[in-house]
Amino acid sequence: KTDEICTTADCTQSASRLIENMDANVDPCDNFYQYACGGWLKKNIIPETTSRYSTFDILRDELEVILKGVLEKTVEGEAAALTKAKTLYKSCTNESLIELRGGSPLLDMLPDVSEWPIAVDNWETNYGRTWRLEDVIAKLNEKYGTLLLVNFFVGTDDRDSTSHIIHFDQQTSLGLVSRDYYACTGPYAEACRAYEQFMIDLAKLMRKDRGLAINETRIREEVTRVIDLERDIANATDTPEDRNNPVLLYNKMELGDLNANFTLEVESQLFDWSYFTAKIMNTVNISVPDTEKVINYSPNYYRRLNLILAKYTKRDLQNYMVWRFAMNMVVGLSRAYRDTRKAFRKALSGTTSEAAVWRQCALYVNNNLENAVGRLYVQEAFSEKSKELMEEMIKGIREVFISNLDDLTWMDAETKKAAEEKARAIRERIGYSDNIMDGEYLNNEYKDLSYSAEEYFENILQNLEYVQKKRLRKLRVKVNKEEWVTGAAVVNAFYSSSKNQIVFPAGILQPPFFSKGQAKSLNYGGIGMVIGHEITHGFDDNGRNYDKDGDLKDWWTPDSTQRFLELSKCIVDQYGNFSWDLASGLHLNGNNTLGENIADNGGIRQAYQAYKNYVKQHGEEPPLPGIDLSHDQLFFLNFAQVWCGTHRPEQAVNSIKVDVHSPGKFRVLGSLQNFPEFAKAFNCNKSSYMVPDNICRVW
Ligand SMILES: CC(=O)N[C@@H](CC(=O)O)C(=O)NC[C@H](CC1(C(=O)N[C@@H](Cc2ccc(O)cc2)C(=O)O)CCCC1)C(=O)O
Ligand SMILES: [Zn+2]
Repeated sequence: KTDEICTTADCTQSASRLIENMDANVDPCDNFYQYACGGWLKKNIIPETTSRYSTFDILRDELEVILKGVLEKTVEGEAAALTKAKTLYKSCTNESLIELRGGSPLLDMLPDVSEWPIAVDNWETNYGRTWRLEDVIAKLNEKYGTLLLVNFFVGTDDRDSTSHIIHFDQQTSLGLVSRDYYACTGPYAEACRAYEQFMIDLAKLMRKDRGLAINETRIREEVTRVIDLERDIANATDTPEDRNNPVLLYNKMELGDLNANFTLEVESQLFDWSYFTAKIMNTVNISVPDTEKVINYSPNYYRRLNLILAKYTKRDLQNYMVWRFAMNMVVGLSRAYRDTRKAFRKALSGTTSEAAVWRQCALYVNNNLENAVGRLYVQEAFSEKSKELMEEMIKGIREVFISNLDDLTWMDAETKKAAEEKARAIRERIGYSDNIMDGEYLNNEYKDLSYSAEEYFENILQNLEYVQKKRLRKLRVKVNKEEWVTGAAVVNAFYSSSKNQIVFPAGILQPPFFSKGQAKSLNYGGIGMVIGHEITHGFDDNGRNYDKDGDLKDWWTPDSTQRFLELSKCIVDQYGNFSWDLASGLHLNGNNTLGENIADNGGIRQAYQAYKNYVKQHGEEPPLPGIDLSHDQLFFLNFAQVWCGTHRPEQAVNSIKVDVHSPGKFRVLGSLQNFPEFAKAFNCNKSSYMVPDNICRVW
């Protein structure tokens, strides 16, 4: 047993971080989250500008600082794509010019979407007479990336992951956070009130800027009808629980069948699905015959939608659709327009002030030009050495996943064989795609984009159209399985079921997750668990439906499926029992978070075993300075500290409804309660909270 202390910079820094974040006065067997994060929780107060604050968010804030630096730096002779990113950033941070332009960039383009009735006079005469529902939904979709009422998109065919296909889905984005908010009672009352006030204030401001009379009563009446309409739409949607089985969502039919089977009527005008599809696909010169195969994800929603349309007028529908577009565009306008959204933002997220403009702009440019910004970030902050270390860790953890299959008494040999094949077929992506380092490739990707440093709003519109056209054009093109599902400057990790691919962008390959110089126990407890998490996604309640090629094909025997569902139920119940104090005691939704919880439980187990294998091969690591814990214990401590964080109450209510992840605290408690090696490492006795009577295990 090596007993010399490791005193390198990495060891010293990680040791002091671990000590700072923990609360050694708490018994690790009573509440390991409090033990691991007690120090962090005392020291970190959520900034007024953010709705949740955690290790992840701090890393993301630090990454934004790096992006600010590279986006503000002028570099002679750089690739055109990089200059475009900097121009877009410049237009976004040009606050004085944005202020000067007031609301006119928005007001001037509304005629293109047949105007917002509530903010004009004579709408019926000027637009209502020639108005067609298909025209407006299509225009908002293909040009402005706003998918309403009939959610049309081109995506990968679940049953043929090499092809794209047209999908018709229910409206998945609502003005309020989720269908539950429209009850407008209890924790949702303030959100509804603020939402209504937001729409009223924006309508009044636009009418004032247009020199039109303001009749507050009339405006309130129309706003009420718009919210009633959206409540009806929300209630017409299938719930997340009804949509978590991809096999049941996959309803293939011909485009022509939609007119026959799904009538939609507005003021006795019949919605023509073929005309609607052509309206969108003509803009990318793709003709779509009535015999075209399409996927309908939400037949019941379309049946319910028709009953709703009968209750409302063209004017109501137009008011609703343009509102949903305009409410998101105020962020690109002057202070007066942004202020109409303030109370609404506070009600939903709890933040009392906007993030700094440069932060908002760095985030916006990264989200829109991820490969150009990714190149700037990687050049600045990524070390190549990480790649090979990651490859070794992934290899080890993949092997553990596969060898663990032997222990699973609930899975029969036939299904185990298929599981092993799928696990071996998982492709890994680490750091960044080589393409982004090729100037030619990058310039070509952005060749159709050209920004003006003086027209931020128009730049936003250009991006909205660019992204939509790029997606629509894919219909007749094969899926590029080599394409990355994320940019490089991202503090996160991903699993793609259609590509059967795990991705670890450069942004997450840093402490506390990973560092070539920090102890392996910390790397395995950090990024190691993330690697296991992403691999296990291929085998969670959603991922397990896809085969090794990413096609929706059942590779399970009925018996093994039955056993999987039974074992998953244990996890559904365990996490469903957690009540979250920050969300006024609401319980977690064990069904909606099941996939993430299965992935967490698999990830921690696989990472730990891979670490033990590492130690068997390379020997115990030297202790860290100032912290009297074994490396087995440090493994769990670093894992838990990744999840230190807290939320504003408004954000807690929001995320418990829509986030498929459990809150950090329960990700730590839930997965460690199910893993006996944790209790062993901390010598927890049977009666402690961290050692429940019955434990759940799937993988
Ligand atoms: C295709 C897609 O996008 N998939 C969705 C899931 C879905 O929709 O099915 C998705 O998020 N995937 C990423 C996610 C990554 C990990 C995670 O947990 N990431 C947190 C990070 C966070 C936590 C607190 C916080 O304050 C701020 C950030 C998160 O992204 O919330 C990283 C560690 C392990 C898992 C995963 O693999 O689940
Ligand atoms: Zn996940």
